[in-house]
Amino acid sequence: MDSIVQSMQQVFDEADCLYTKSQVERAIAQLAGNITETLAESNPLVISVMNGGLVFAGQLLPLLQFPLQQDYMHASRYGEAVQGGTLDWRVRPESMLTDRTVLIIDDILDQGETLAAIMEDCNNAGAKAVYTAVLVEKLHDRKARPDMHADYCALTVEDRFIFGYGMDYKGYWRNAAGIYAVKGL
Ligand SMILES: O=P(O)(O)OC[C@H]1O[C@H](OP(=O)(O)OP(=O)(O)O)[C@H](O)[C@@H]1O
Ligand code: HPA
Repeated sequence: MDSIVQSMQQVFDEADCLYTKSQVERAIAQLAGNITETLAESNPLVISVMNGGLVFAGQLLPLLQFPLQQDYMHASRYGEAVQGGTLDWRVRPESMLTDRTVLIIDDILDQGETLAAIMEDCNNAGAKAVYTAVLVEKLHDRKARPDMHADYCALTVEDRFIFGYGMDYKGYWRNAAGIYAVKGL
């Protein structure tokens, strides 16, 4: 077997499962209910942040049973590293944001630098209101702002490097059907 395949299989085998697939699915369903309660009448533009937001958005969107439009953006500050750097804007949303209620969907709020920059960008583009929904918030005191939270958050995780449900470890395991913490990280 290729050595990268072998080592990534070992990462998975040794990881700690923080949330199983069914726990994640239940949390997403609950979150969809909360979003529906507040945004169902607002004709929102729902923007998924690639790549991490892909799996979460794919599961959340069909649970939002009200009129909405969907777009995506790609902004990255980790690449395949486990430490964040400068935010690299790769693709901006195509839609006009002027006077729109915007819901940003991402996989994780870690330090919150990514979501803070995206929210500022949406506000500068004329959005009427900007909401954020994340699958997980990581609990620690290194946030971009001390009060930084997502408006909608399905789950919290301890301060470890995690993967699965769209989140990668060195570019791998976005496809893991659960949320896992890398051994030793
Ligand atoms: O709260 P922060 O510390 O800013 O980190 C959160 C961001 O980091 C990850 O993206 P990444 O830069 O790894 O790009 P990716 O989505 O392509 O994996 C994740 O998808 C979030 O967008
Ligand atoms: O813990 C993490 N895992 C994967 N991607 C991330 N982006 C920020 N933090 C993380």
